[in-house]
Amino acid sequence: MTNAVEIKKLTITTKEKKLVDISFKIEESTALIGQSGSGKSLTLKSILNLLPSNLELKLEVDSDFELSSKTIGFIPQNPFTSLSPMTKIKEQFFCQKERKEKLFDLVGLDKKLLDRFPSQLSGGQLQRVVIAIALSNEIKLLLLDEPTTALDENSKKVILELIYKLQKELNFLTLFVTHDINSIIDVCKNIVIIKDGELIEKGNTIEILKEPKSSYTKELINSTFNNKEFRK
Ligand SMILES: Nc1ncnc2c1ncn2[C@@H]1O[C@H](COP(=O)(O)OP(=O)(O)OP(=O)(O)O)[C@@H](O)[C@H]1O
Repeated sequence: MTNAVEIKKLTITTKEKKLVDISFKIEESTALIGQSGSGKSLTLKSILNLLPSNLELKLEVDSDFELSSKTIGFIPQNPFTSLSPMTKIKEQFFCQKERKEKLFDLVGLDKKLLDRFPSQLSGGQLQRVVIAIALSNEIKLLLLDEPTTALDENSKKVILELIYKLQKELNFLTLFVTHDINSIIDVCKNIVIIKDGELIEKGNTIEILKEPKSSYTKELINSTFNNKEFRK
């Protein structure tokens, strides 16, 4: 099993104020949860080294692999806008033909779809394409930014199960960013809850759901958690 990535210190500041000041571990499958404006996207961007230039970053990481575009895969919020509409699918990811076909197989897509344009695929198929592209390299960490927001309930479930299966098969860490605890209880073993760029609570998903320590976590659970059974 790939070891954890420990974010020992992450601070993001503008000239005027501190936007994010947190520390957490990415172990197995971890969810970073917070409401709008809590600092989720900035945290992802800092791991991807894509922060806007007006922001200052201090990042101390302990990891047994280097964080780079070769070791990290990224699944954006909206598969419809993340692919170029005028380019065939096969030209939108950069690895050997055999690997593209193998990845399509892994994500449950017919390899004939490689020759199509994005507009010729369904939303669920496009989300699978985006997952295959994120796995082009043999990654050690997969970052997901609200990966199911653009999908209906049924496709959401299918895609989350696929990511869970791929993680077990290919043995990478995952960091799910979301505002919705409900969407990750089946797939994330650990959660990290942030508010206004600060850490509120972190730990095992089941334990936090059973016994949330902070009132903010209780609110988040009550607003999204509708007595759903969970399996971990
Ligand atoms: N380039 C920037 N310069 C100054 N402030 C910024 C910049 N980018 C983001 N912020 C501020 O930092 C805070 C956190 O933003 P961030 O985009 O990480 O939130 P988020 O949790 O991802 O929200 P959402 O769920 O709405 O995407 C917000 O208050 C935002 O206005």
